[in-house]
Amino acid sequence: MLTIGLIKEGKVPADNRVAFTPHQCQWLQEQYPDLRIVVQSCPTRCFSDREYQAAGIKVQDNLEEADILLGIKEVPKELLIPGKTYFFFSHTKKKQAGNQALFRAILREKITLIDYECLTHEDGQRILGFGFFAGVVGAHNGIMAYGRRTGAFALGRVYQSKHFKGLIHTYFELRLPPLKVAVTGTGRVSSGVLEIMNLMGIKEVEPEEYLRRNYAYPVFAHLRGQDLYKHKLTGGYSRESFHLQPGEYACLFEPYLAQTDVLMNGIYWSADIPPLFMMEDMRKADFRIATIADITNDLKGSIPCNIGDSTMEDPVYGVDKQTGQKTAPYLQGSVDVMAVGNLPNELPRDASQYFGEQFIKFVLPELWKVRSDLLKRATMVREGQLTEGFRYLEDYAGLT
Ligand SMILES: NC(=O)c1ccc[n+]([C@@H]2O[C@H](COP(=O)([O-])OP(=O)(O)OC[C@H]3O[C@@H](n4cnc5c(N)ncnc54)[C@H](O)[C@@H]3O)[C@@H](O)[C@H]2O)c1
Repeated sequence: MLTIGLIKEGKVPADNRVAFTPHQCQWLQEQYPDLRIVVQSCPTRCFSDREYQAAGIKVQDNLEEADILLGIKEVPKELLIPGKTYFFFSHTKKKQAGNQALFRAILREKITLIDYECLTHEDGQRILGFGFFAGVVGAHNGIMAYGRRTGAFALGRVYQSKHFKGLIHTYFELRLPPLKVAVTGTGRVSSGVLEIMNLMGIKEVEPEEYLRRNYAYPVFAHLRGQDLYKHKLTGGYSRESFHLQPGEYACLFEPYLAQTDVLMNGIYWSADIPPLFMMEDMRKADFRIATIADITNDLKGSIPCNIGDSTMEDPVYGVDKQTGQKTAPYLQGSVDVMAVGNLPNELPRDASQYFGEQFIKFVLPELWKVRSDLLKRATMVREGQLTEGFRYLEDYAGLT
């Protein structure tokens, strides 16, 4: 018998997502007679304890009996149960400073850590993620912020709709002015953004035409790798080479600065990838961007005026175009930035269901295998020891 425990999220502010919905738990227990699921009681989860109980799932405070613990966000180090196997997003594989103490505690407490972010298909594509719903919520918030700045239309908050379907209904009477939106990225986030563009009736146009024309209706251009970067020497673009050596590429976003009202940013970014623009560009008279939904959300990353996280409660801040200082949103002379790091929390029930479906399809069957390459690739720490693929974290882990 394998017992899986769904932990109560301990990070502050509390995350309301969960790895399996009550219905999924019920289904799993019916399908897998040798699987038991227990849920740690939690008052802030998007599914209540009562919903799990109504589905026949045991809710309790203590999860010592579980073999495997599933969370979502980083587990505070004081809540780790020594010797257990955990799955969660640890945000440690890039040596993120804020989670170093947690990573060291994981080693100290002889824990096995399988990081969701490292669960990949053989070709390196990630299996699990909340990107689609981050794209949905981020795109909504970006357009909402543009409406608030211009007064041209009003959109409510996503979390006021309990479900994605309910959100879609709020768009039926939406009349958008002729705005131009640039969408970057080709992953899950951008799929979510594109879904909202279509649902809001924003028409896709070719990047080249977007730069050349004005339109009497709202449009967006979807900028993929080859539209955004070119090799400094060859002038070409190869996805493989860009992923390996992004420093050899120059960014091509500059002409969009004068042609874009709203920027929806959903690219993957690391420090050696050139940013989409520079802080000084905001001082130029033809800098047209009024609103940036930085869904990628790296501090001073691909969007240099991302100068900190905003929150779900207060998702937009302004950045003064001359000084680069944070201001209140919607002021003249500033750019509005939406930089929320937990966007899917506005649609947590849909986001959790999607996450659970992917886990059940691709990861769960691996738990019974004597040898699973998929789990092996994603195991960062085994019983307190760094695994082969993560030896590069020795200094971060305090082993050197
Ligand atoms: N704000 C939020 O709430 C939130 C939520 C989810 C994701 N995100 C962030 O959004 C970004 C995009 O997420 P996603 O879910 O679309 O990711 P994804 O894995 O679905 O897609 C990422 C894209 O980047 C490309 N890519 C992968 N590795 C790369 C590399 N080394 N160099 C350059 N490109 C690479 C991939 O080919 C893919 O097209 C990530 O930075 C993620 O952390 C933010």
